[in-house]
Amino acid sequence: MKKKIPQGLYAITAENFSKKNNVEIVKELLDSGIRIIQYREKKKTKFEKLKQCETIRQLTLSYNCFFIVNDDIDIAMSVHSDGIHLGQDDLPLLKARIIVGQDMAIGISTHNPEQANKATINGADYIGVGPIFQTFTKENMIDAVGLEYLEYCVIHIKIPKVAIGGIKLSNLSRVAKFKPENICMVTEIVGSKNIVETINKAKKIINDYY
Ligand SMILES: Cc1ncc(COP(=O)(O)OP(=O)(O)O)c(N)n1
Ligand SMILES: Cc1ncsc1CCOP(=O)(O)O
Ligand SMILES: [Mg+2]
Repeated sequence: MKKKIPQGLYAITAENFSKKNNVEIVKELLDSGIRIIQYREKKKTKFEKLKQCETIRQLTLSYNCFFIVNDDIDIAMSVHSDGIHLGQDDLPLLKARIIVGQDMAIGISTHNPEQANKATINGADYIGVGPIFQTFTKENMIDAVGLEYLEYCVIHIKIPKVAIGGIKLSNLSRVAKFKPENICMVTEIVGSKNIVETINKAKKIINDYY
């Protein structure tokens, strides 16, 4: 059966922005109470990614944390992740659905209303909404879409929305004000000296709005 996607902070691995490896990062995220984690890794071989995902899948299961794999459907299926995240240039949603079946959640990156509506009609389980602000975390990133696009999605799109891109503790309240189901901060969390402390600060800010 398909698992319900937890609301709240959505974390993504990024070991090239940290002194720790992805598995160590995930352990800290789990200890901080994060309930939804995406494995995103652009520099490793398929085999290296598979090995890290196998370990992370076991960890996330023991913490009842929703685990999503970015890009690699084969790895997602192999480790029985709860979800797969796909971008506009990845395998199209309808093709991915045939492969992963009905029980695995599919998240789709969107940057404009047309993409958000198409993902919804085609049965996405959630959409990424961004980049809200400028970000240097992702190579070849499009320009920031701004809070206007988040506002559009919150009003018109009924499936869960993950606000992402350039979100920091300093601008988090400007995003939380719109109450998307999930908010994702990548480098602000993974690159921080103390992940637990940063997450606690983020939760404090968000709690005022939910
Ligand atoms: C929650 C979420 N939103 C957007 C993205 C970006 O996905 P994509 O466009 O496929 O780019 P890469 O992450 O693969 O570089 C995401 N990963 N997660
Ligand atoms: C993977 C991804 N997709 C859209 S923005 C982004 C990176 C966001 O990283 P940060 O929170 O460090 O700006
Ligand atoms: Mg992708």
